[in-house]
Order: sequence, then structure tokens, then C-alpha cells
Amino acid sequence: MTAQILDGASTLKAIKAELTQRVAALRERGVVPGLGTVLVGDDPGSHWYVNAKHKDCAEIGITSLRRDLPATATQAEVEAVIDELNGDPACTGFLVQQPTGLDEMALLSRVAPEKDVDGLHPMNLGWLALGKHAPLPCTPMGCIELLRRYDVPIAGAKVVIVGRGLTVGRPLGLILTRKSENATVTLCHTGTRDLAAEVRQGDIVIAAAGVPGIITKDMVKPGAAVLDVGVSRVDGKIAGDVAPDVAEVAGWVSPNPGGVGPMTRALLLTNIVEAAEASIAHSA
Ligand SMILES: Nc1nc(=O)c2c([nH]1)NC[C@@H]1CN(c3ccc(C(=O)N[C@@H](CCC(=O)O)C(=O)O)cc3)C=[N+]21
Repeated sequence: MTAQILDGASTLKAIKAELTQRVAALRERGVVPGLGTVLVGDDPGSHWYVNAKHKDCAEIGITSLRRDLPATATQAEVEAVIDELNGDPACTGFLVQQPTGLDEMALLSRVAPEKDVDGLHPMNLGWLALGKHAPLPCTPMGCIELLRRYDVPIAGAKVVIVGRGLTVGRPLGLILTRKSENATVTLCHTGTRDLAAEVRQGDIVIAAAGVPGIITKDMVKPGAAVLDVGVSRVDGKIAGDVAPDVAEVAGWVSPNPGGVGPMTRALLLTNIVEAAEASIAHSA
């Protein structure tokens, strides 16, 4: 027996089809959702991601405001672009692509919280900790949406997260322990004494350590769902956190590429549409 594939690419397609109708409904009411991106420098990976995001937007009727700055851009220059997008009504949501090489906390904090479609503004993460509705981070929500669409049970499940990074592991623990998800979470990190023993308890394992192949077959409970969030490059190719032979014991696995990456984009699109819908609710 081999694991069922959690196909993020086809799920992104399905979500785009659903969002197309919501964007059309917004446009009928005179609201055109517009995504802004702020990109600093010429990292090819970052350029690929930002291009992909704008292509996704164009497909479903979201307009694009693209601000590309050279690697030499200063903190003040990037902050001026953030201020400009904060004040532009055509921009209903935007993000600063990471990494920038600048003071990222200062940049994140400067984005108007209601335009923070990455869900990473300190105020939005604070609302998450306090249990109030706010934009949520795209990669964690992409993981959850992928599990939901394949009917992997989350409520009551033991979820083992590997990695405490600010964009995935840390917020994911907060989200999965809400009443609406109701999972029991173990958050592992470099201080974890026996990683294999922790991972073996997981009905769901979410690997977001950025260490190629850190999750091996012997660590996985038979039938578990294993999500691979890690993006490392080995010889120019994407290497995930999950070793390929994990599929021999797992019940479900997300491929990488083709799993959580496209789902991150799907949830970004969802956040853009929701921010635009919320702007109507607030002005009505
Ligand atoms: N402010 C900010 N927001 C982000 O959401 C953000 C960011 N900064 N910095 C970098 C990470 C990374 N990220 C990905 C998006 C899409 C894929 C994706 O769609 N990958 C494809 C193809 C990958 C390939 O072939 O190169 C896949 O997994 O199938 C991956 C990774 C968003 N990030």
C-alpha cells in the first residue's frame, strides 16, 4: 500500500474556480480587489514566487500592483513604498516578499493590518493568539485547507509540527489548537530531545524545519498524514523535509513541489478576496 497524494496543484485550481465567482461578485458591487507586492533584490526564487502570485491573480480577476526594488534599496525607500500602498485605494491587500535583507519586523509592522494578506502583521498574529477573527498566515492555512479537502480528520488528532519558524510552525500551533480545529499539538524544534519519538505519535505530521529529508520512514506512524513544507535546494532541485520512502508507510503525503507551495498561493488569493469583502462590510 502506498500513501494517497495530497495534490496541492489541483486543489489550487479548484480554489481558483471558487474564488473567481467571489471576485466577480465584488466587481459587480464596484470593488476591484488589487494585490500589491513589494520585492527587493534579484533572488530568482523570490522572483518566481512573486510572478506566480501575479499570474494567479490575473486568472481570477484580481488586479496587480507590482513594486520591484533593486537589492540596493534602503529601509527608508522600502518603507516609502509600503506607505504608498497603504494609502492607495486600488490596493486592497499587499505583501512584502521575504527575505528583504532589511529590518523585516519594522517592514511588517508598517503594513496597514487590514491590508496584511500574509497574516503576519504583529497585530494580526496577536488577534490570532487572542482568538479573534483576523487575516491568517497563508502557509499554515494552506496546510489545513489541504487536509480538509482530503477529509483527513483534524479534530482530536495528534498533530506533530516540526519547526517553530515565524511563518509556519509558530502560527500553525496557534491555529490548530483553536476550537475550530481542535487538534492536540506538539511543536518540535532544535531543542527537542527525541524527535523520532515525538513524530511517531503524530496522526498528522507537518514538517517545516527546512532540513532536507529530516522526516524518515522509521519515524512515521503507519497511516499518518505527512505534509512537507520544507523548501531547500540541493543541486538546484527542490528538496523537501520528508524522505521519499515515507510514502510507503504514510496514509497521505503531500508532494513537494506540488503540495503545500501551491496551497500557500491559494490561501493568499483567499486572503485578498476576504480583505476586499471586509472593506465593503466596513464601509457599508
Ligand atoms: N511575504 C512573503 N509571503 C510568502 O508567502 C512567501 C514569502 N514572503 N517568502 C517566500 C515564501 C515561499 N513561498 C512559496 C510560494 C509558492 C510556492 C510554490 O507554489 N511552489 C511550487 C513550485 C516550486 C518550484 O518549482 O520552484 C510547488 O511547490 O509546486 C512555494 C513557496 C511563499 N513565501
